[in-house]
Amino acid sequence: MRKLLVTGGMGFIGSNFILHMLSRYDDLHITNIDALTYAGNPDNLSDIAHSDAYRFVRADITDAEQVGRIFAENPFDGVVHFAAESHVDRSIVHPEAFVRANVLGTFHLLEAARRYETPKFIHVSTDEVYGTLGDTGYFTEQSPLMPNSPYSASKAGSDLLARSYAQTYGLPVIITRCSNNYGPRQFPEKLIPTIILRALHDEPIPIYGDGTHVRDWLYVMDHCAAIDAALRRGIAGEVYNIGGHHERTNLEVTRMVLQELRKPESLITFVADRLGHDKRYAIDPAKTERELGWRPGKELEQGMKETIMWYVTNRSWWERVRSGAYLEGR
Ligand SMILES: Cc1cn([C@H]2C[C@H](O)[C@@H](COP(=O)(O)OP(=O)(O)O[C@H]3O[C@H](CO)[C@@H](O)[C@H](O)[C@H]3O)O2)c(=O)[nH]c1=O
Repeated sequence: MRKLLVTGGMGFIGSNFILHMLSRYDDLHITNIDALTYAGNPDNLSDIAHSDAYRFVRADITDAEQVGRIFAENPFDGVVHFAAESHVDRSIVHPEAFVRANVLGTFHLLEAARRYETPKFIHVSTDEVYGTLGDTGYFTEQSPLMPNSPYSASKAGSDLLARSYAQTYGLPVIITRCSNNYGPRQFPEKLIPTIILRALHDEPIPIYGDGTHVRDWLYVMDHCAAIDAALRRGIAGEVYNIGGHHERTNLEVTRMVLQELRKPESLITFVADRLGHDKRYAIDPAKTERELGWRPGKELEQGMKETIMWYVTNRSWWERVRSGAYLEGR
């Protein structure tokens, strides 16, 4: 039985990853640690809450003692580290929380993995550490780190710490850097669920600036499959970029969702631009395709239809999020 520690497993990508892994492997046990901050939602994993292959421990990675205790109790065969403050707009208002969770939290995990000689550590990061692109070109794993927001700077800091643990201590760390994820269970502060939920309610959809900013959209289950591949085939000390190969402007994806829901474009409302707003992200997938044998499988139009359908049919999930009911008992 392989034992995996997943951090931040109650969040959007972490919960999809746990569901992916448990549906795929019989010989796996997952311990999920999550601090249950606002974006950690136990509803995401209610279907497996009582599974023998799964255990949830509420723990905060900013607390070194809590992290140390988890590692002392369990020898893990691998760590997949998702836990992070992830929303750029929040980082502009409250940067400190991002430094604490993303830099200090990652440091505590790396230290524990070093002390207990964990044989594999996947540090899940973001293409935002590379900063912004102009109208052409792609990020490769060699692109310089030029983060522009407190969020991406904190992730770049954690990436560099992870790198240093590989170089200095030989900790078998792999860093993955993904583009913009979308799919089921995404917290409604992000662009895609914002569009879907506001459109369903006939509410104005805020588009920052002129809406020409470009993101590379990656279906969350494709991302999970890529991390799975990194666990199995990734080389320690390496970085792998994970992109969806679907570049669209924010206006294009907004129109796509509105069309699918048969809602008018008049819902689009241009608002003040995000400070330091990165213009464009796009990923050169060559290394990841070659070394991990992975490529994104989901077409954007199909993935978007399925995502919209998930929100339409899982009304109680987002009603509990919107009302704050999912936070009860914390
Ligand atoms: C929430 C919101 C966003 N936007 C714009 C800002 C961005 O250009 C684009 C996507 O915004 P967000 O959904 O916040 O995602 P973005 O800032 O690109 O960052 C995401 O993607 C990154 C990967 O690229 C992850 O590392 C981040 O954790 C994740 O939050 O849409 C709007 O125009 N209106 C909105 O209401």
